[in-house]
Amino acid sequence: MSSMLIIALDFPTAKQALEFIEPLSPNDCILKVGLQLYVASGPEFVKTLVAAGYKVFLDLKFHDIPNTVAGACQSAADLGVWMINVHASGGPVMLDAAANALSTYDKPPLLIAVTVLTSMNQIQLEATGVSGEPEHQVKRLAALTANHGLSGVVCSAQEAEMLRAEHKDEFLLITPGIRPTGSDQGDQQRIMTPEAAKAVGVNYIVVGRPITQAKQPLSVIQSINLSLK
Ligand SMILES: O=c1ccn([C@@H]2O[C@H](COP(=O)(O)O)[C@@H](O)[C@H]2O)c(=O)[nH]1
Repeated sequence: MSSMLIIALDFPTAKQALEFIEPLSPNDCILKVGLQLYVASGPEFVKTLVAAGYKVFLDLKFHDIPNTVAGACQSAADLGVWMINVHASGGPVMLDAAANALSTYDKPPLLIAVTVLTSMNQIQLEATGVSGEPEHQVKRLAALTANHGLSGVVCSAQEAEMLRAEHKDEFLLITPGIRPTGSDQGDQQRIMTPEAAKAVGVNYIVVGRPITQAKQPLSVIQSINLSLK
């Protein structure tokens, strides 16, 4: 069975990312390329990971007018990645444009939508004009995402139980803000351990710094994978 672990390759250069994955194999994890690494190393680097047999989550969180997002989704799909994402707060027309843009592909990537960033708490959310607890906004944006036919959402594992009760089993819950016991919270606000996230029904966990900044990343990966069995 393939791993539920998605490692966030938040490195400044392709060289550092490649050195990091050197001892890994595609059975160990899925790889996430986000803004920092993509801006530094671009589509060719993504293709390298795909060619090496990795499932790649291209985490660029598109949020723009529908026509622009549709084009960006097609360019991302052309890289052969496994998963891409948009911001659900881009709205219904943008979500439709993103989904329709992928409809001509034989093997399109999974398309998911970010609800409320896991770095946000209620105070930060209210500063953007959205009142109430983050979980209420997550619930609204997940419903919007499901109604527009996307494959799932990025949310915190803290919202997984609520979303599992409301959506079909196939609706994917991808959860960053994962912190193994004892690791630094950093800028994440809505966090959970890998074991607890599995227990509340998430499909994939995203882990970056607790692995990439560890003294012995391989042993952290092994222990997370063991805890998810
Ligand atoms: O709501 C979100 C959406 C995306 N992320 C991304 O996940 C990783 C988390 O990294 P850590 O080092 O484990 O905090 C990072 O690439 C974010 O861009 C997220 O954290 N929250």
